[in-house]
Amino acid sequence: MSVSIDIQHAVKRFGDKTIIPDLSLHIEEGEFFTLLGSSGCGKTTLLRMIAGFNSIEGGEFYFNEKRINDLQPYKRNIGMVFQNYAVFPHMSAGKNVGYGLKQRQVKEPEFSRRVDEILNVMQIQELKDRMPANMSGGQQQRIALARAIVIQPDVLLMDEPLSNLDAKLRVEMRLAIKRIQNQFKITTLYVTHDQEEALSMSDRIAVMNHGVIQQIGKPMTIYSHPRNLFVATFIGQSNLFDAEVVECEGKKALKFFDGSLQVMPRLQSSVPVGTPVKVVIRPNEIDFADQGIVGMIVETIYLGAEIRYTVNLENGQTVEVSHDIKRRFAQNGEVVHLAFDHTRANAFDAQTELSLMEEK
Ligand SMILES: Nc1ncnc2c1ncn2[C@@H]1O[C@H](COP(=O)(O)OP(=O)(O)OP(=O)(O)O)[C@@H](O)[C@H]1O
Repeated sequence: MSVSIDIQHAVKRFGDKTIIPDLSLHIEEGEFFTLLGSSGCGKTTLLRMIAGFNSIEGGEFYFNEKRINDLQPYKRNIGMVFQNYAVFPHMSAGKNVGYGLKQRQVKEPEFSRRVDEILNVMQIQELKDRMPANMSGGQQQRIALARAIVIQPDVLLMDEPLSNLDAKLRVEMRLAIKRIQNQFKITTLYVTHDQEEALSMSDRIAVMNHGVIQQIGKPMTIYSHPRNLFVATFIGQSNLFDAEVVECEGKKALKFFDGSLQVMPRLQSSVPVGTPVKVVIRPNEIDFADQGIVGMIVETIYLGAEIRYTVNLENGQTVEVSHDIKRRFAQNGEVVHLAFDHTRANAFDAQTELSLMEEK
């Protein structure tokens, strides 16, 4: 049975170092929830607190209404999958998968039925009698996942499970994990520093920095409506511009270093004229137009479906632009005007770094 996870004001210290100062979050029953952040931001630390492998210096942890702060790890009914597979090398795949069932004293024929079922679901039936040494990384990770799920855990915790796999396998395994999670609807907390993984798999994502959650939201919200500059620049590739809020024919607009203007209909109406802002624009949200910031194309890279341009501006800044291959092909040395898709660009207060855009 799946449970909801509720964390209220969690604190984690190692010695006199505070890793997590005050963290709260709620994960719905059956949800695929991802902690996304760069190395060292405290993702694993939080995961281990939930699993019961780390002490808790403050705050309350609940599975449904049950407080788990002082519950022994083995009583939390958690399935775990780590980066380094952690399958037992001296056991066949089938024995590995059945390990948790044996510990729980599940007897035949139930035992074999459940092992076979999960091997089937994971599409690894043919590996049942094979030893881990004779399996690829991807196969070992499937075994690890099957072993975690077969016990019907209340919560599945995964810590960078795909980091050791090559790029192609990583994408395949994303789909496999997502499919299994969907099928069993196990409440899942997934830890990764890989934003593409997070965006493609999660129901919701929490972006973390220095032990503090910066934003929690659906992948699309996090990507399109970042609530602060950190999230905007951490997720996806972005260009950053300094600008100032001005009024232009009764509408809010941004004025850039060269005096060029860009109307911004989504800018909050309460933002005062003269406010210095940072504007974040993704490479695919910049057009070559008749007006806008002037620059010169210094590099073009052909990537099959898209072309990437590097454009140098008069102030020395470099801008990355990416266009669909179907568009007009611009050449190195060409002088272009950059216009932004104002429905997608995001502006942030230069001081507080908080978003100045209207909510969707
Ligand atoms: N047992 C420990 N004792 C002291 N400091 C620790 C301990 N475990 C983790 N830390 C520190 O806590 C911080 C957060 O580490 P954590 O492993 O949670 O980060 P992370 O976001 O999961 O990054 P990574 O992906 O690199 O594991 C780091 O500064 C780390 O050095």
